[in-house]
Amino acid sequence: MAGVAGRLARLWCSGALSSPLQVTRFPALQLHLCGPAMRASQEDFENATNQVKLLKKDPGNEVKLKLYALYKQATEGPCNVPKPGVLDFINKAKWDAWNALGSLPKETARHNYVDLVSSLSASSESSIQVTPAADRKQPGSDALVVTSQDGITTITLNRPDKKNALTTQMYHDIMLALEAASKDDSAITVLTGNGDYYCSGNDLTNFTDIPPGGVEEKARSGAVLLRDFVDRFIDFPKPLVAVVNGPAVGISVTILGLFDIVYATDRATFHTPFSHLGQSPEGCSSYTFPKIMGPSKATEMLVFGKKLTAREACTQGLVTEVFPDSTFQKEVWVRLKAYSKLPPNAMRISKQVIRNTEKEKLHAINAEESNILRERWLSDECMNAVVSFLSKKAKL
Ligand SMILES: CCCC/C=C/CC(=O)SCCNC(=O)CCNC(=O)[C@H](O)C(C)(C)COP(=O)(O)OP(=O)(O)OC[C@H]1O[C@@H](n2cnc3c(N)ncnc32)[C@H](O)[C@@H]1OP(=O)(O)O
Repeated sequence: MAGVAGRLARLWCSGALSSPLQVTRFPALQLHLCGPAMRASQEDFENATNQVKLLKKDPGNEVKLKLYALYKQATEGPCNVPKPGVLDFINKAKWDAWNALGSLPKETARHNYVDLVSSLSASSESSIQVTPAADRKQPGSDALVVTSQDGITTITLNRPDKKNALTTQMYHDIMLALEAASKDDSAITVLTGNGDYYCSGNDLTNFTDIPPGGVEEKARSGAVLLRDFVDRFIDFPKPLVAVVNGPAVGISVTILGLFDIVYATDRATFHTPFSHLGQSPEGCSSYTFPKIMGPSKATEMLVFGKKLTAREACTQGLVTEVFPDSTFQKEVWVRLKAYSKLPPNAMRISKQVIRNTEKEKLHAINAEESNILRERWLSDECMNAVVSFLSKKAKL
């Protein structure tokens, strides 16, 4: 084990692996994206700040500076902070852009910001409509976008360039988002992905961020995180819907057994290559999959890593309904908007009636699966698979 851990460390030091730190897509936008919560009367403006995060193309530095300046002017008024030093290039460029707006009124800046974002959104062909609740707090990074509209809270995985692989930060943010969604006034909660993938599962670079306690500590904290994460899905009180917009891998597939409805595009695939990765099933799939599809079909997926098409997954009961990719978004959202108008308390209580008898069992299974995985993560089989992927030698 120490040998493989050492190889991992050497590979890391050699720079062959990518950084374990969260990579944000448009770093220059960070300042304004993390701005304070807006009032309801500024809804268009708040929508625009969220739409910026879903742009598929980097708009370039000039536009980012314009956005930054308009945001600052709209929220803080004219620039009256000290000018950064000449060597502080980035902050000076931002200051110059903001200062150039002079005494432009806040309302005009807000209007110009919304106009600019809508022109960028139109050209970036974003297919996601965003209207967040006025008082919703956004999670700590751009990799997750939470919106609320028409009685539906939507949690969107937003790392399309990494196929929406889940970083440690994203697990935490999803937990926070679920917690908030369980208490907000929406009737239904949706999990979906931005881009061509739904989710490629656990971000394998999570394994490279080794704490001072070493790989054992890393495995221990990973197991705690996994258990907490899956517990939130087991306990989620409202109808929970997966809108599977593309291929799904690993934990994004296993937790589907804890969703109430799974809608998939016909482009989606469902893949749990745990043996290939030296790992074992999580997300309560060791219980839900045999129950949903029978033990032998579950074994094909969870032990032999058989990848299912959307239609196969539907036949086996993991997916509720498959839609043609060309009409997927339209059909699914029309359907969900209609469902969200049903009486929310009745839906919540009916879900409890269906799910509550199993809760205790699911929590026990989750604890057991997390413990087993903690051991697996320390195995040579797992470490070799991770090293292989990170050194670009292997893909699924
Ligand atoms: C704490 C809780 C732990 C819970 C444990 C859960 C277990 C699991 O989820 S196991 C599943 C883990 N996932 C994988 O093994 C998938 C690995 N990815 C791939 O095999 C391929 O990337 C792909 C088949 C998903 C897509 O292949 P494709 O050729 O279309 O695209 P790529 O060029 O490979 O990907 C683009 C970009 O994204 C990076 N990436 C994709 N998936 C992951 C991932 N899971 N972890 C880290 N990075 C990922 C990929 O490296 C590329 O990055 P670069 O552009 O920088 O090369």
